[in-house]
Amino acid sequence: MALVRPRLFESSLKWRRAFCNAAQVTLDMNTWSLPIQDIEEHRNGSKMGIQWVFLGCPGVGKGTYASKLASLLSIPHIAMGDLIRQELTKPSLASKKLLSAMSQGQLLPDDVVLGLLSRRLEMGASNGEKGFILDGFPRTTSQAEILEQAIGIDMAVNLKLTKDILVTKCLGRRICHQCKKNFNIATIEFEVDGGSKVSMPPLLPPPACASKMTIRADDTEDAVRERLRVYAEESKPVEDFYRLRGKLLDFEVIGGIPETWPRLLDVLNLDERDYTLQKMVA
Ligand SMILES: Nc1ncnc2c1ncn2[C@@H]1O[C@H](COP(=O)(O)OP(=O)(O)O)[C@@H](O)[C@H]1O
Repeated sequence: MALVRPRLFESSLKWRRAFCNAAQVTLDMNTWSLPIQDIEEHRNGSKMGIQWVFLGCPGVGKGTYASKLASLLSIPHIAMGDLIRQELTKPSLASKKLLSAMSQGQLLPDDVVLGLLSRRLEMGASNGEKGFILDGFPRTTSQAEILEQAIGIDMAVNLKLTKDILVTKCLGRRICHQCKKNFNIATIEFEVDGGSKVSMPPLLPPPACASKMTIRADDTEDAVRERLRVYAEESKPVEDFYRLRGKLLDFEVIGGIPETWPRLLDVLNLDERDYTLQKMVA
């Protein structure tokens, strides 16, 4: 599809240069373990910041867990899909074409997403942000190579969940058009290997949001199935990209937020109380 790319997608010079220079990748095959030291240094304020990415199929919960973690660690949660949707509210011919590609479950061209991401990172840097959790980027190995070369990622958390549940979760997703928070009306029950039952209860909106629920244009069954197909083809290799570099943390989502969140903190060796206390003292 030929797309017109307006100036608004052009990123500012520094990050654009960094991303564009990132053509060559050096393989780091050193064994890698959980970046506990990163977390410690971040907690002590002695490091530039945690630079993590969240991978996983549409509907797996990247946004939910990335935003909870970012808020706990007091670093920004940068969701590529949100950056895109925000940008595309500005009406133009290019926006219309990009929205149409999105609603069919297609990935957008690299220069569009890189432009938006570099602009967001540069804004963060000028505001003194330290680190980030990226969600929805990278989605192709070429994006992963560019990111690795331009910035360097400490860890890729790869969330996993059974395919049928992903479809049900996407179809149940609702978004408050005012506060932009995500909710889910689906009640999901499934069996894991070994036969034990897992349930993911709905995540219902508070009364203030209940009348403001919207459904994303790409959360139709056809678009979700296409996004899952595109994920398998284009994004699955990104898991191997980070696995090869010893940076991949596979994490199976088994259950709702009350069960999954403590398990995630546990594998990351994070204690919520440390951070809550730190915020109270600050
Ligand atoms: N890194 C990316 N590269 C290309 N397109 C992207 C990227 N991130 C998001 N998009 C576009 O935005 C859409 C929505 O992304 P997102 O909100 O992350 O939802 P999901 O993970 O549920 O697919 C994608 O289907 C794709 O069209």
